[in-house]
Amino acid sequence: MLNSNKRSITLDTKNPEGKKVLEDLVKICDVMVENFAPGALDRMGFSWERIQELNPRIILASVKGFGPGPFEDCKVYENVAQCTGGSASTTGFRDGLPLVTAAQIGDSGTGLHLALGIVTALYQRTLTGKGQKVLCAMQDAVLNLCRVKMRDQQRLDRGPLREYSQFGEGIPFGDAVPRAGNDSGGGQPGRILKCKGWETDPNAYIYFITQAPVWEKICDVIHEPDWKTNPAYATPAARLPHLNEIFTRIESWTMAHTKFEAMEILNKYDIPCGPVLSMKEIAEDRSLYATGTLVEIDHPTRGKYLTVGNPIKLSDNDVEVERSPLLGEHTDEILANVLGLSGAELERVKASGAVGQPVRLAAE
Ligand SMILES: CC(C)(COP(=O)(O)OP(=O)(O)OC[C@H]1O[C@@H](n2cnc3c(N)ncnc32)[C@H](O)[C@@H]1OP(=O)(O)O)[C@@H](O)C(=O)NCCC(=O)NCCSC(=O)C(=O)O
Repeated sequence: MLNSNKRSITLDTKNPEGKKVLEDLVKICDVMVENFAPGALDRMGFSWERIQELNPRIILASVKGFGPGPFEDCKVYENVAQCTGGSASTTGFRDGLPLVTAAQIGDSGTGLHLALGIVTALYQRTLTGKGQKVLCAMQDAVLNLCRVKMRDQQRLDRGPLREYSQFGEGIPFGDAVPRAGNDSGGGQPGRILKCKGWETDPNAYIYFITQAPVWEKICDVIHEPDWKTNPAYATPAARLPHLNEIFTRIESWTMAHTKFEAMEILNKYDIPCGPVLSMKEIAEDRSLYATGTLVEIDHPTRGKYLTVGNPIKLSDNDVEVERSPLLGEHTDEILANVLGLSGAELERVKASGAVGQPVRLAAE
């Protein structure tokens, strides 16, 4: 699922012939992307200085776990980045463990940041003619996605975070941003609430936002018309200490409806809400296939599989999603058509063992 629309070459860059092939690729490519452990590329003989020497127009894009600093030599995986980038300490419930999130904010989140860095560097190159090095550390990418919590860290110096439910519960704040469960903040407090069937369906829930401009409509829907004018509930600030009571009341309404019924009713009044959709429900949503967000792909060895297409829709760039390549599927094609190797030269590279099937220890 991670390699759609790519070609695959296997190459042992520690074999002199393989290193030469990579050097030749560097000379003609626009972008080199790598996420080896810190220092590995240098040890292969591809320092940034050497890469620039080979091709001053190339963009070298690297993912590392950390930027320069005390942890720069560490190897990093997804959940390490979630923990070191501020996500884990702010995810979960106040009285529970820090939690990692299922969203791949460390891996895919960093990849997205890197991709933006690459297109920026490519654009800059059209003006300067020069390539540059793009580095994105996983810790930094996760932190960037958690920047609102960094804002809250600074707000804490001025007093309690009043939109967090722990404020309404009278529980004092410490010196760091706490975990806030499913709270969303400010004038738009939100929670995940049970819907009809929650006893047996782990996804019978809806996210419900008591957005200030639609408060009166919410009061009508849940049959609490007095809350429109009662000073204890009428304004966002007045409601903050009562959020548990308010959401308990709203939940008694949502529990009488399925998440889809609730969504339909609430949408009529522009009350922001979102059913918790399982992966199964998403995979069965035909509208996502119609837009190309979900794509069914045929693969020669795995059969049919679902992949997520491009979530970014471009009006003049309709690229069809293709299956991922087999490992090394395009080695010959790349050597012949991209590098123009043929005859004895091609045979020498093949005979060197630099392009054979690699030993796959990491995945086993
Ligand atoms: C992901 C890693 C922890 C994996 O570490 P390792 O499995 O030990 O791989 P390394 O990158 O260190 O590579 C190991 C050695 O293999 C060598 N190596 C790698 N590829 C080649 C080829 N093609 N030819 C020759 N040698 C090679 C490399 O130079 C190293 O050699 P030596 O010079 O002898 O050392 C690390 O690469 C890393 O920290 N990457 C940056 C952060 C990152 O992208 N993390 C996301 C991972 S995915 C994830 O989080 C997740 O799946 O979950």
